[in-house]
Amino acid sequence: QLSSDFYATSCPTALSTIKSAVKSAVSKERRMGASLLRLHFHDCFVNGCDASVLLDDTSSFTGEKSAAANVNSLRGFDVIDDIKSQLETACPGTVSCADILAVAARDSVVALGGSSWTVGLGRRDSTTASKDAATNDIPSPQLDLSDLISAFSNKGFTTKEMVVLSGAHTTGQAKCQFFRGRIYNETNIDSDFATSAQSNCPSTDGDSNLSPLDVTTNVLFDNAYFKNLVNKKGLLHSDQQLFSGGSTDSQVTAYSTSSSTFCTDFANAMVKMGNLSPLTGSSGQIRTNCRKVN
Ligand code: HEM
Ligand SMILES: [Ca+2]
Ligand SMILES: [Ca+2]
Repeated sequence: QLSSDFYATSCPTALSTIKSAVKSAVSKERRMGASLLRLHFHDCFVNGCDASVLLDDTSSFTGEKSAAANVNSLRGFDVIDDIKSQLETACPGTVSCADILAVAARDSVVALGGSSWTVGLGRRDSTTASKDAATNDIPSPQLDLSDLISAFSNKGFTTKEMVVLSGAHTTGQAKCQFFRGRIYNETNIDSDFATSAQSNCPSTDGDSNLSPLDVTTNVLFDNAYFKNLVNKKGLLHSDQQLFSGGSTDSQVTAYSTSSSTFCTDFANAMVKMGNLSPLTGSSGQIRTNCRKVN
């Protein structure tokens, strides 16, 4: 239903505008590529890819930004606002915030050296958002393998797709509060890696201190995340669950030795993520400001 040439006549500069804004944001700060990719994930997993994640709280609803997984954690809203205002000037009322998120996620992966894919377009924007929906649908880093599998299968993804999508943690940062339990209490962890992670994440302090999700190539979109897992150097509990004696070990090993398989499978899974229940036709709206309903 989505189509890659949706804006070909209504806004021919849409894709190039997004690409150059993402490129410049990522060259200013590499982490922004990670942050923009994560925004699209957190959008699509909660009521589909409808830019619900971008809405600020209002008097009629508490939005997703207030959910525990998102608060003080999601970033990149200013980059999206900047792209939106450029596109409102070029083609008013035409390009949805949900499509901007989908294209910015792809362009971020490319800017960090990862694979590319064709983004279907034509999503429209929601007129509401729900904190509770985000709380229910965004997986927690404390989950065990079976619960990670369920969280993704609830959204129509196979176990294999869950594993490849987790490869997004080849880039970006996480706060101490999300991995403290792992680096102090778990045994399936490389001891040098644990010691060095502890130095920046005290046992009773420093909740928001950051560590790279990929200890080897944090600003490159590559398969090093899977090599780390094989070496017991996953940062989050949920990361190491993918290689901890369970059914997904063999797939992690396969990605750790084949970056091309990882890249292809990741691209296909991202296309599938981008297709999660979009609003199309006359449903929803094209927001003028991504943070507010028109
Ligand atoms: C498998 C279940 C997943 C869990 C439990 C999970 C959990 C987390 C957590 C706890 C953080 C750190 C947040 C912070 O400290 O503020 C994080 C960061 C991140 N996640 Fe995930 N995530 C998952 C899947 C994904 C997927 C599917 C993607 C994208 C396709 C993704 C992309 C990212 C990125 C890029 C970052 C770094 C963001 C930044 O540096 O701003 N994650 N994730
Ligand atoms: Ca959404
Ligand atoms: Ca990497």
